[in-house]
Amino acid sequence: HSVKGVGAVDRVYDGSNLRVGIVHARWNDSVISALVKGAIVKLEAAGVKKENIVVETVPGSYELPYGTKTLIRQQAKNCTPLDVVLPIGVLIKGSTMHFEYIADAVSHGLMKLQFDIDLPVIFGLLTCLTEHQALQRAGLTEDGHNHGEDWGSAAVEMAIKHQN
Ligand SMILES: O=Nc1c(NC[C@H](O)[C@H](O)[C@H](O)CO)[nH]c(=O)[nH]c1=O
Repeated sequence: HSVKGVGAVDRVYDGSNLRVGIVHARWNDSVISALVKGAIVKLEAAGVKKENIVVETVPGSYELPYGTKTLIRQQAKNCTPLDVVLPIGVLIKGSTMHFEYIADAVSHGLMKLQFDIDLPVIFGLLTCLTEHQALQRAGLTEDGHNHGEDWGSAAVEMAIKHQN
């Protein structure tokens, strides 16, 4: 492996009393569903209960920050507050600057949101220059690795940090 390795060094956490929100966009759905599945596999492996994983969708990645904020508010209102939220989106570069503007707006929006609401928000946005890059990062190619798994692990760790 290169120095980069394959991402964060995993640690083992007990997610059995965590509530996790996943908000995913509905663009590039085959890649999205692989990422969501990968995240859920890791959440459940850490002991997060199925009934404590709330999945919501938004039209596209640009709606992830506001869709995340509304899910957090709705869950808090129902007295079932979330401990972490994992927004998931897949941006694939087209022929215009649209990609850059969405990627920049969403990354800043999600970073700001977690401090506004004091809840960890994991960065689950793939910003790909080609479709192949998206497939690779969803673990859908031979040499691929599903980044959804990494996001699921990060969500458990950050949720526990938030609770402590
Ligand atoms: O353009 N490409 C993409 C995209 N555009 C839609 C955007 O997120 C938003 O939903 C609309 O602009 C309406 O606000 N959304 C994605 O998730 N991935 C893309 O690759």
